[in-house]
Amino acid sequence: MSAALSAPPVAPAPASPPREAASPRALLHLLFNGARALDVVETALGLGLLDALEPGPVTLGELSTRHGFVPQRLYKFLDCLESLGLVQREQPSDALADTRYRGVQGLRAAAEAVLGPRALERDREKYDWKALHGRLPEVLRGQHSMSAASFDWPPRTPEQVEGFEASMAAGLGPILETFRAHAGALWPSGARLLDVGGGDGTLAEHLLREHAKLDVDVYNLPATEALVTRTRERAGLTPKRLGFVGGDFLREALPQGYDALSFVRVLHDWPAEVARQLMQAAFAALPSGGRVLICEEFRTPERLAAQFFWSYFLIGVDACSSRLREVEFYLDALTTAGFRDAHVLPGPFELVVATKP
Ligand SMILES: C[S@@+](CC[C@H](N)C(=O)[O-])C[C@H]1O[C@@H](n2cnc3c(N)ncnc32)[C@H](O)[C@@H]1O
Repeated sequence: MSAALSAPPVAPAPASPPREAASPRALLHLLFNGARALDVVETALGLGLLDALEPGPVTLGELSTRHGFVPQRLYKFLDCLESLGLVQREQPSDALADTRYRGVQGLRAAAEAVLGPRALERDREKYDWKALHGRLPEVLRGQHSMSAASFDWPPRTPEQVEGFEASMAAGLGPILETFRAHAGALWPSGARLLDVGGGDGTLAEHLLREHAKLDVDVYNLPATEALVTRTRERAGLTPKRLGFVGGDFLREALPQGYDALSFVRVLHDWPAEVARQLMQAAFAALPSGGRVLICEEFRTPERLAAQFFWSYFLIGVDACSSRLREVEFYLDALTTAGFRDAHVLPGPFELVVATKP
């Protein structure tokens, strides 16, 4: 790269064209360079470059001066970000210093969420994915699997239960955002909620903090009770506000006495027939006017990408059929179960809500 830093202006070149999905060849180039690409994005995050780029536009000259960088080096660094589709570039003249950049919307928050110190992807590294790595032909032929000691579904040993529920709790951010955005419609006054498959009670804890007239019981396998108790004690909540009901929804009816039942990231773990039966079980348990809330991993490009780790990892785990489904599956199953007014509340994790007539 030899363009002068302060050459006379030339006719402005067009801005980078709007980003389309990468071609297979481009995607594979980027994947092969994954470790280097992460190095670039983590560096940009750590150095505060993303903070300047996202509101943008900012020129190479301004960025170089502000951070004390060598402009020609920064130019190549920003080419890396552009090739990842994370910044857009305008080159109004041949002078490198004049090149203008703008980070794509949401870049800073996405980098923090995916690569930051408490990111979901980092938590996933604790799982034994290397047991499958390089052995996928055997795995696909059913000759090699994830060992039950490494991962069992549902998790069985106390360590597995605790590790899994901690991973789930770490990913609750976008779900809470959706619940928050629709709080007025969800909890107009007091309500008793049963959070089915409610993990270690972290979602319940957050909801209770924000809604003084809400009480939540977590319904989960008995092995998780100690985790919910720990969440309750840590949050200083009473058993009335954050309760626990031990049970196995594959073997018994869901408990009654609640105004609403939620399934948060639960139904996609089961074959369609089981997921449908669980929605029917919710219908049977709710009173007239009761609502079911389903917050799920719908099958969108964004969600498939976020789930890539589990798609890979669970290739070796037959007990878990984890299937991202289109939202229509849930709308249809709820209506078939007898619910009415099944609809989607938008958010980072959409929420399907339906009412028992
Ligand atoms: C993918 S996790 C989701 C946890 C939590 N709702 C969240 O989103 O963070 C699935 C939950 O379903 C629970 N679960 C699995 N099988 C169950 C069963 N047969 N009966 C009751 N709960 C079950 C697990 O213990 C776990 O808490």
